Amino acid sequence: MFRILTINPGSTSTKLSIFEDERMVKMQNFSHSPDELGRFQRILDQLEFREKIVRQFVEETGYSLSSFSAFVSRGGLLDPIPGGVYLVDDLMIETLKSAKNGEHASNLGVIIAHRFSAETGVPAYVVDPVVVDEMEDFARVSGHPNYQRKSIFHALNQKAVAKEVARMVNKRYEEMNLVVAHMGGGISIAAHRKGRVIDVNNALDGDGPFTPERSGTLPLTQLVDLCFSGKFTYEEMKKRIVGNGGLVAYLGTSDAREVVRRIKQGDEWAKRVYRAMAYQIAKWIGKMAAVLKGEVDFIVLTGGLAHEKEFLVPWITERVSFIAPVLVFPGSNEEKALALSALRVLRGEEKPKNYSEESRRWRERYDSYLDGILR
Ligand SMILES: Nc1ncnc2c1ncn2[C@@H]1O[C@H](COP(=O)(O)OP(=O)(O)O)[C@@H](O)[C@H]1O
Ligand SMILES: CCCC(=O)OP(=O)(O)O
Repeated sequence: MFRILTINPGSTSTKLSIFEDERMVKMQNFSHSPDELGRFQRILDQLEFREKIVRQFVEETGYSLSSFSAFVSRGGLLDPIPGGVYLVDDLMIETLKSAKNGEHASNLGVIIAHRFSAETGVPAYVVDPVVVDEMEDFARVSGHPNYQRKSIFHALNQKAVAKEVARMVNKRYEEMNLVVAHMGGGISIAAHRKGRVIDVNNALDGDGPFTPERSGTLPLTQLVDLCFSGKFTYEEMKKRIVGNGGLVAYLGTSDAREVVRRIKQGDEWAKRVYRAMAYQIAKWIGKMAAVLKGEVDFIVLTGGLAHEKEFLVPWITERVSFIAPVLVFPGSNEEKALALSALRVLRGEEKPKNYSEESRRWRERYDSYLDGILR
């Protein structure tokens, strides 16, 4: 029997689970309020806080870390790579600690898994990190040669849910066209064409709908004016885009359950803001349907916000159901996807990919794209 610990830190939560072979024996979702995380200047500063949660979770089960067969984490802001299972290595940790590609809570999961691995000799893996990039070169073009669109999204859950839909209708993922909207602390809306995510908003930038804690696409000239107003530091401006944007900026909370409570108490402002978020999500689904030339088998709503079926899901559905049938998969399949991926490796059914090799290969292809753009 293989025992696997999955570590999945999100912007507003830390999700942990233990699997014994295919069986989930324990799962817990720790929610973090903006106040709880607000005391940390940088995401990397949350490392000890998040690690303590993981250690306590394991201790409560009575298992020792060395009794595990693998530690597996949703991956962070590594260099872009294709999807798959990767062995955590020193280069990954260097990349994440330097934060050269930016900061996100998922960076911490990899570092924690690596620490546990160093402590016990048990291998650590990363599956479908947020930098999975299968975008068509066409979709990278931003509107100015100095800026390239990037693929940063909830690759793990997007792929896991898309494959689940394919199984449901007895087809292969590689045969289907889907628009998947993962709606959590961040939101990514992707066009899956025949098993590849050919376009997606960058969930960690001013790109996409606003979210519980992110601003999404903002009016650029106003943003530039504010940057040069002298009123805000560089860090404060960045925090307005990711962390303190969206519902947090408008309503002071990233918790949709709290927003729903306020709406039910008659708070018209909360209702208007929440409805605007649904409206923007629907618009992005429409964009991705256009990417797929309208040939969409299903629209899939997933992530923590997909639990909210009283307001959000109906408000989105009423605007997009003319495109394709809408399926709702609340929460995420991430824990299962992490554990089953590690299990395939442990059983020798799949070979883990090498990060240095895959990222170098990706870079070579990207450089030839850049040559074309910047010539
Ligand atoms: N049962 C629920 N009903 C309504 N909203 C929920 C529910 N569970 C989670 N959410 C909302 O989903 C969002 C977090 O989604 P989640 O996918 O867990 O985020 P992340 O992994 O990005 O931290 C929060 O706004 C939270 O309030
Ligand atoms: C970095 C893209 C993934 C993401 O935004 O995750 P959360 O919604 O969990 O913060």
